[in-house]
Amino acid sequence: MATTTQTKMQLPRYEQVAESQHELDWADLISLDLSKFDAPGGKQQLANQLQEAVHKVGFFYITNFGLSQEQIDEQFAIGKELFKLPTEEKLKYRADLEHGNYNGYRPQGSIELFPGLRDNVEMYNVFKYIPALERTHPEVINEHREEIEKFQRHIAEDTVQKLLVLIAIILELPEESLANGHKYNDISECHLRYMIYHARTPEENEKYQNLYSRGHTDFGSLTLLFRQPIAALQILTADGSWKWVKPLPGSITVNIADVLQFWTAGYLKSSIHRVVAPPADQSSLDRLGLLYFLRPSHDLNLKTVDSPLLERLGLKKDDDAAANIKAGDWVKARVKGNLDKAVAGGHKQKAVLGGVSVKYYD
Ligand SMILES: O=C(O)CCC(=O)C(=O)O
Ligand SMILES: [Fe+2]
Repeated sequence: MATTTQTKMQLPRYEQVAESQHELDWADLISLDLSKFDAPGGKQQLANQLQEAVHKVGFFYITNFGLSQEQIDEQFAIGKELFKLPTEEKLKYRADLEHGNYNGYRPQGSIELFPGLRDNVEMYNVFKYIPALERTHPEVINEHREEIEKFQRHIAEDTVQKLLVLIAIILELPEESLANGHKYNDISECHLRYMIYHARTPEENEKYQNLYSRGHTDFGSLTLLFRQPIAALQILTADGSWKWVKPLPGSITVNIADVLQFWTAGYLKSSIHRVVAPPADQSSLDRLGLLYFLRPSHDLNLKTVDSPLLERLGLKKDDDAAANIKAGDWVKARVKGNLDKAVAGGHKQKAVLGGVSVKYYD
């Protein structure tokens, strides 16, 4: 009897595109060198450097996070291959979005940006490889499961654990207190996301007012965006202006998301950001993205934590509207809410759960 050996498909090497030559109005963001974390006094020094950024801006860069550009490009190569699959094939893995579940594929056009105008984004979310969250995936994901899991675990068990320790130091909490709510083996909606924004024609861009993805905050604890040389991400700054986020070589862009804002009664800033059409020299390129979304364990609630810093600042409230909301339910409600129809003039505020709302900037 003939035996067949399964050979893994070798993916073409992923080449990152050239950076834009346009001088854009870049946001001024700090960069944390994580190689200092284990040096004597390093954690405290990094926490000092981070404090203002997480309180006032909500976005920052990290460098020396322990993944090589080659490992990152391998993930981009997987994403590129995945989105080449025929739509019918990808739809077999559609996430159950209507029930707030992001595990799997979200097809292009799922989101209405303006009445009658739908988005140009496809995404594929790979949740953690733990039995409760396993689902079927296309062959290209299954074939690279080992690398994907290794990549996820490095982010979850090393990179974000360090960031959560730094944030705990800022809040004057025991160092592991936030990290303990974010363990790889616990049930949560954490995921690695491959994402592609399909380029639009200049005429389409005009019709869409150059918007690829409306202004929003992220739903979980932290978001990590692997370097994306196509400029398109913008953040809303304190003075009300939108600034571009520069793709800094060798970095991950990190932003604070809703749950950390709840836990700190707003001290940590879940910043509004959006994605717009890239500048002229990149506007005809499809924009492939690679992101890690960190969410806390599903059953944790959103109550403000007992932080001496927050006490001193008088931020702890008696009427904590979010105290009875579970983190997992919050995330699910926001995933579902994304499917709401657009309204003329744009959403400004939307109720999510338990009387708590979020702001939108369309
Ligand atoms: O693609 C990006 O640069 C940002 C994407 C984003 O904000 C999101 O998916 O939440
Ligand atoms: Fe986002």
